[in-house]
This record gives sequence, C-alpha cells and structure tokens, in this order.
Amino acid sequence: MATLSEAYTETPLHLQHIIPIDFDSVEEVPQSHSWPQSDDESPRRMFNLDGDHFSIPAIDLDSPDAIEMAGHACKIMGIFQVTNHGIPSSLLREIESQAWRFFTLPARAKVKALRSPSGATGYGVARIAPFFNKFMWHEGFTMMGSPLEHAREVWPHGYRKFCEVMEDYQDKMKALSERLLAMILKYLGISEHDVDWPRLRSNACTALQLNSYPRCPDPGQAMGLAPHTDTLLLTILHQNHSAHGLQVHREGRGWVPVFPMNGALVVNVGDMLHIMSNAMFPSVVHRVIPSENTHRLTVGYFYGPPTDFHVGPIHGLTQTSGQEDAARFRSITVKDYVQMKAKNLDKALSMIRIR
Ligand SMILES: C=C1C[C@]23C[C@H]1CC[C@H]2[C@@]12CCC[C@@](C)(C(=O)O1)[C@H]2[C@@H]3C(=O)O
Ligand SMILES: O=C(O)CCC(=O)C(=O)O
Ligand SMILES: [Fe+2]
Repeated sequence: MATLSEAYTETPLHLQHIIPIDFDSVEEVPQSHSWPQSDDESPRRMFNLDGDHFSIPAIDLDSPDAIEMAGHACKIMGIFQVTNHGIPSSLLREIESQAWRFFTLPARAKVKALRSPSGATGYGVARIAPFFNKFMWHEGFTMMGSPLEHAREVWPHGYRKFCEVMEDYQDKMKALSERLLAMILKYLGISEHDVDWPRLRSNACTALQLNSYPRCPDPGQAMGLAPHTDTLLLTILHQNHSAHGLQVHREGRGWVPVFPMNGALVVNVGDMLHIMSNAMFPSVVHRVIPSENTHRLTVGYFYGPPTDFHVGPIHGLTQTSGQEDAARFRSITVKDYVQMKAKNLDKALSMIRIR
C-alpha cells in the first residue's frame, strides 16, 4: 500500500515553491509577499479585543456531554477546542521549545532539512504555495513519522531529543485523534462496523507540521497562511498561547479570529470528514495573519484513513430517509483524493460532488 508521502510524489514542486525567504534579512515586506486587500476584508487585521470577536466552543473531554458538544460543534462550525485532552503540558512545552530551536536557526542551517521537490517531509513553504501568486509569511517543517533523516542533517550530534519529542507527540496525537473520531461517530449514530473502524485505524495517514510565522514589519500587507481547508479527516492544532492570527471564515460574518486559550487544543474538520458526514460537517476555511510583534508558532497534527481506504458518505447517513439524504459525493480513495487536492486545491471537493 502506498504511503501518504508517496501520494505526493506525483506533483513535484519547483524550488521557488519550497524554499522560504530568509525572514531575518528582510526589513520590509517585499513585493513578492505583498497581498492585495479586497473589500470584504475589513476585519482582516482586527485583533483589537473589543472588536467583533468570537470564541469557538471549548469542550472539556471529561465532561459527560463531551460527545454531544463535539458533534454539535462539528455540525455548526467544523471547529472547536478541547481541554482535559490528556496531552501533558510538559510535552506541549517541549514541542514548542524544539520548534523554536529549529526555526531560530539561521536560514543556511534550516535548508539542510529542505523538502525535496517530489518529497512531502522536511523544511519549506506551505504545500499550497503554488496556487497563489504571492508568497506567504510562513515557513514549515513537515514530518510523517520519525524526522530522523532531516534532523540528522541539521544537528549531526544533537538530533536525538528533537526526534524523541516529535515521535512522542505523534503517538499521543494519534491516540487523541482516534478518541475524538470515535466520539464523533457515536454522535452520528454510526456503528464502528459502518465505517470499517479497525481498517480505518490501521495504517492511518498522519502528518505533523511545525508552522512558524515570523514577526512581520507590515501585517496589513502580508498573509501568514492563505485560506484553505485541511485535506484529511481532522486536524489538531496547538498554538502558543500568546500568538493571535488564526481566523476562520463564517458564512455571513466573514473572517473571525480564533483566540488561543491556554492549554487547549483546536480541533477542526477536514475535507474527508466533510465527505464522510455527507456534508453535515463543514470543512472549515481558515487562514493565518502574521503579527508585528509576536513570532507565532503552531503545531498541526493531521489524521486520515489509510491511502487505499475509500472515503465516501457513510452508509448510515445516506440510507435513512430518501432523497433528502442521498449521497452528495462519490467515493474516492484517500490516495486519489490527496493527489486531486495537490493538483486542484479547493476545486477538489467539487470534482467529487454529485449534487
Ligand atoms: C497531510 C498533509 C496535510 C497538509 C499536506 C500534508 C502535509 C502538510 C499539511 C499542510 C500543513 C500546512 C497547511 C496545509 C494546507 C499545507 O499546505 O500543508 C496542510 C496540508 C493539507 O491539509 O492539505
Ligand atoms: O498555524 C495556524 O494557526 C494554522 C495552521 C494550519 O492551518 C495548518 O497547518 O493547516
Ligand atoms: Fe489548516
């Protein structure tokens, strides 16, 4: 069976869509990184706390209502935060400090871990970069399992701790993803048999992404991460608590900031859960705006089924009551969807939509 990483080899990238600029050396936002402002963007730069801000629901995973609340949040907004998630705060601090350790290296050291043109892992700009004609105020480090090969290039003698933390974090995130998904299925009234749960869980496609958004001399012009939806089933995001910047797009309200909450993790629905829920759960469009005075660091964990798994509206959700609930998407393997998304970005969903 193909790995997630192999699914990306078919869409190789040009180096200009891999190598980030050296943020340490720029004093103003270059043309290449200056995004046009559109009219619907009034709240774009608004981090003023008295503005129309909105907080996404925080769900205590130990609460007896957790399933109901998580399911409801998936339905209404496709995003929520969790507390009492069982991830030790020491591990959250450690991953943050390892991420700092990497991103504060000089550019010439970071490129030792550069992603290869047909590769999926390593240091580089966001995967979605080729779809935009401006560059983002962002650099990332993508991992799928052990980062050993890249880490050894960067720190020939000091890679061990980095690898240990990244592996430990991925193990714990995988368990948390399974727990969240089981809750969500329960909310939907779906039996584990309906989704072939044991197979879904075996060989799951997972990725870990360290995101860095350096301080920006003019955040009004720059874009940290351009609007996108996440590809897999769900994403768990850790944001360092002092750094604002994440925004979600809400029907009728435009872009609204998601404020970090100390100790909480943000969970969002990805395309594949949108498809499996037969569009009951929105795949939330989100973006990041950089800040003038804080260097924002985040850690994203992406969880999806194995590459040969068929993703489609879950049976139990389409059979019940006639026309209303007919399947809205054709079913597609994870590998094919990942490739379709890599080639078509936001058009991918409509390519498998039936009605
Ligand atoms: C498993 C994944 C999920 C990826 C691609 C691959 C590895 C890196 C992930 C991200 C991380 C940054 C945003 C995003 C949009 C990007 O450019 O790279 C994500 C993307 C997706 O969710 O599509
Ligand atoms: O850094 C953030 O706040 C968001 C990152 C993100 O959207 C992603 O990694 O997919
Ligand atoms: Fe994302």
